[in-house]
Amino acid sequence: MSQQVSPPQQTNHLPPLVKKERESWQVASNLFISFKYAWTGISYSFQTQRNFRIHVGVGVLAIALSVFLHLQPIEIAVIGITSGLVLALELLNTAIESLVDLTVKQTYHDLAKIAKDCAAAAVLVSALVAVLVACILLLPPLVVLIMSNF
Ligand SMILES: Nc1ncnc2c1ncn2[C@@H]1O[C@H](COP(=O)(O)OP(=O)(O)OP(=O)(O)O)[C@@H](O)[C@H]1O
Repeated sequence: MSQQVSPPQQTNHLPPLVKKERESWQVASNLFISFKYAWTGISYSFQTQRNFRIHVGVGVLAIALSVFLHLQPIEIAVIGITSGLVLALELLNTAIESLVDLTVKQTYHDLAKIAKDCAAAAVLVSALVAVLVACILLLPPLVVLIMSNF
């Protein structure tokens, strides 16, 4: 006895309603608009996330100090990369927090907690590595500079 199998639903075409909503968004039509959206994300995080402001401040300070102490270009690059990684993960953390809040609203959910805690942990790990790298590269010349002035 043969069974009738219903054809699979087409998922590659959005229904008209969704398509209409999609059209109402401003889809980036060129590179400049894409940068504008990315800048909006940075600006939003800077205005709303205290930790992001702290990380920007510390990162700028670390790079300025490494230039002031005449570190090797490769050392300045390493400090720049580690600082940039912290900022990038902080932005992703903000994105994940927003998505979780959008999904579960104000309700408590164990998976929401795991998502937010893991995102925050990623920032923490990168920040600890950045501090370690900064200590290794900045402390020796800083100590030499301080000792030479006494
Ligand atoms: N919907 C939820 N369900 C369960 N736990 C949640 C939920 N929302 C937040 N939490 C818990 O509260 C913590 C803080 O969440 P919140 O959204 O306030 O982030 P935040 O304080 O802005 O974090 P960050 O300092 O990283 O920006 C989360 O790490 C998580 O443990």
